[in-house]
Amino acid sequence: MTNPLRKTITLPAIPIRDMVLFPGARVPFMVGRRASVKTLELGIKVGDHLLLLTQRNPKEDQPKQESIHAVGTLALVESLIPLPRDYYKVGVKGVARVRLERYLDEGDVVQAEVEILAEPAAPGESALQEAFGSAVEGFLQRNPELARTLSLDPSLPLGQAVDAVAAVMPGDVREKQAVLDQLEIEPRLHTLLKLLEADAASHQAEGREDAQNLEKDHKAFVLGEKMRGVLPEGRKDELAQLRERILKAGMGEEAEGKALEEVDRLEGMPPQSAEATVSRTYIDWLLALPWTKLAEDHLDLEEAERILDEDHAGLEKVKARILEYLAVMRRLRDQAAGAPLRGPILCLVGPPGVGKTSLARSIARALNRPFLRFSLGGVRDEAEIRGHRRTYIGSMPGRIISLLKKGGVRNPLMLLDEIDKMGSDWRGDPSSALLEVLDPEQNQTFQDHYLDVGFDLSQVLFLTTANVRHQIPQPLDDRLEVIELSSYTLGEKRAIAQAHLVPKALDRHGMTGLGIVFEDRALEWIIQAYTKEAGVRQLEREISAVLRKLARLSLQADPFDPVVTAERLPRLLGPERFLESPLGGQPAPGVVNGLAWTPTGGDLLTIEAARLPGKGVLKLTGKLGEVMQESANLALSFVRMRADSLGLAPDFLEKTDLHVHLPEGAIPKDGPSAGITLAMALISALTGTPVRADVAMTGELTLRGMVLPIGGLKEKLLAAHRMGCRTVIIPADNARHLEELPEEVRRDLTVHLVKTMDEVIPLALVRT
Ligand SMILES: Nc1ncnc2c1ncn2[C@@H]1O[C@H](COP(=O)(O)OP(=O)(O)OP(=O)(O)O)[C@@H](O)[C@H]1O
Repeated sequence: MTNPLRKTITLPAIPIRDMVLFPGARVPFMVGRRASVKTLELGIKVGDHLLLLTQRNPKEDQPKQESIHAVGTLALVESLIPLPRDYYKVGVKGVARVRLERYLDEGDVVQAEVEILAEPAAPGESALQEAFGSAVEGFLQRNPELARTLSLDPSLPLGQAVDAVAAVMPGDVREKQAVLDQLEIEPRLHTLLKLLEADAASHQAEGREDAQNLEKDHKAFVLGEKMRGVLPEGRKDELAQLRERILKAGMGEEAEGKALEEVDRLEGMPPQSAEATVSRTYIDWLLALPWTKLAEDHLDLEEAERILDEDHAGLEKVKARILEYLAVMRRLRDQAAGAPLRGPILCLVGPPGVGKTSLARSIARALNRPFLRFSLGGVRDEAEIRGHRRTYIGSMPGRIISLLKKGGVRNPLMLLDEIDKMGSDWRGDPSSALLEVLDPEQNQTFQDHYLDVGFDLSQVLFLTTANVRHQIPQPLDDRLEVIELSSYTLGEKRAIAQAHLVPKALDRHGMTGLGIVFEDRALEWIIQAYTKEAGVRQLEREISAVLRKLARLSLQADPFDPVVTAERLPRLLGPERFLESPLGGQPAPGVVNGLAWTPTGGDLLTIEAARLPGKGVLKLTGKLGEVMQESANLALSFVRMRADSLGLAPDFLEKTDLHVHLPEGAIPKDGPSAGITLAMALISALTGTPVRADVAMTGELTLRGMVLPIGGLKEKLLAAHRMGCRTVIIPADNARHLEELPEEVRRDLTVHLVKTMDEVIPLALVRT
């Protein structure tokens, strides 16, 4: 009878010859067997799972199910490095025991069907714990070199602790497999204890032999040398110097103690051994950190204002907020010099390319602090922030400590970029590690897993950026003071280009002396016809592209024309790319312009609706999210309720299907703010009356036909303006947001504020 609770799973499998992987252990190994390489090349990536199954007979090249141990390990692939001659180096971490059900060697690739075995609860008897504890203690005394690799967390359940010891224990494959074979904790422990006893016995015998063969045994050799105080001269000097440097580094008691202890250890190791390299690298890290060095902070507000203005055009409100923030910092510093920097952390929020990073850079310049940038986009692993414990081969400190080393002072400005793009998974939650980094109560003793000693981050000035405010993890958001930056208008972009982007690009291309000028109209044409963005990144690239062409002409064309006009652009940049605006077209029934908000700024979103012969089905295409699908259904119900006043027959749906499509289907769209646009598209399709193509609208619709306010109005209207739209319909309750618009945009736009759908219909439909 099959047990319904048993979980079987089929996964790619790799038979292994001479090792056993334990759950919780991390092991790198080489893969060279043809079938195994093929299995890997099936598309296995870092983050995927594999099965590692140990062979009974390592000599067999193509093992069968009978020649494979029945208990294997589910492993997570942590690294996958192709090597020359079709070899791979794979780093895995054991996840769970599995029982082999079926081994499926299909010639080329190998898979196995296995049952995943859940780890049983640990028995509560303390006698077992004690026996285990003292056996491990003896084991570590006999094998001190393993003490580093095996750091047993006291909170680790007994079964996992047994696995951890078995993983590092010297021993042959059969012995280790015997431990893996035991799912139940007690027999597992007994199997291990037996092996540890054997280890103790063999050590005793080895000890006797060692005494007879002193010069052969490396460890004994070094020990002997040490006892006689005859370490080679050069090495003695080196270690003495190292100790001296440690004492001078001002590390603080804890770190100094650790570093000196490590030098003692290093002394007992053969200088060329891997262990000595690990030890030396650790000491070097401690020595390289800026424990005491401070950048001389000059917090002169006038100077800061001058630098912010020098580096950035416009952004008046943003700069003012930054200066206020710096003023508060100055006050705090005057009150208590050297005290931890308290107060909220500044967060610059806005679409890409609007100058968030470059503002942070200017602040660093104004404060005379080194600028360090840590991009958090895509960071899912806490270890990227805090590092890996030293037990892990190739481990390193996390990014915070690595950056501090690079900055060389204890008080740099560190920009934590894109904090809204962090993920979290089983490897830990990076946002909680980040909270600790930012919290003045905790960051005086920030613990990096690799360093294993506290480092004081309280003098670091942290700044953060994000594209989307509501995607910032809530506890982080609570600590932030948000400054919003919005998309630039055409005029702002042109001014930024004239004042900053063009001079910077001329300088970068070595073309300052050639008298090159971009006419205003040329810059505007680049912005309108060659870029589509909230910020100025693409614009910066297009300007560089023009300069590359001009660099060549300056050497080849005679006479050389240094003036860039709009008319020359097609020759310099190729055909215009973004000329087709949905606004320019002929009005057609069912086609309506909506306004959308995206993390990269606002956008114009055309909605198309069509009526087809059918049976009253509403079909939606174009990757609409759940809320938007609900809006579409609601819009249809509204139209049905108003059928009479719209001049539709009561049974108009009986023989009609409706299809609503949002073009650019690859981009997911969601939210309730397209309500009135969807309703207008349906009304227009059903009545056959076109909607004005020069009008764009946004607003949430209720079943009774009320229009509710929406979010992101400023970005939406900036986008409408950018695309040449001059008439917009928006919810009356959003009126107060109009004040946030730059004067240049407000002046150009005719804004209709509406409370009900009944007001929208006459404004939108083309009058006949
Ligand atoms: N107001 C401005 N004045 C001068 N230069 C600007 C201005 N805004 C942006 N820039 C320039 O535009 C470029 C892009 O800006 P930056 O990299 O700071 O954008 P960002 O907002 O940090 O984008 P992302 O979110 O993608 O990191 C930089 O070269 C920057 O100097």
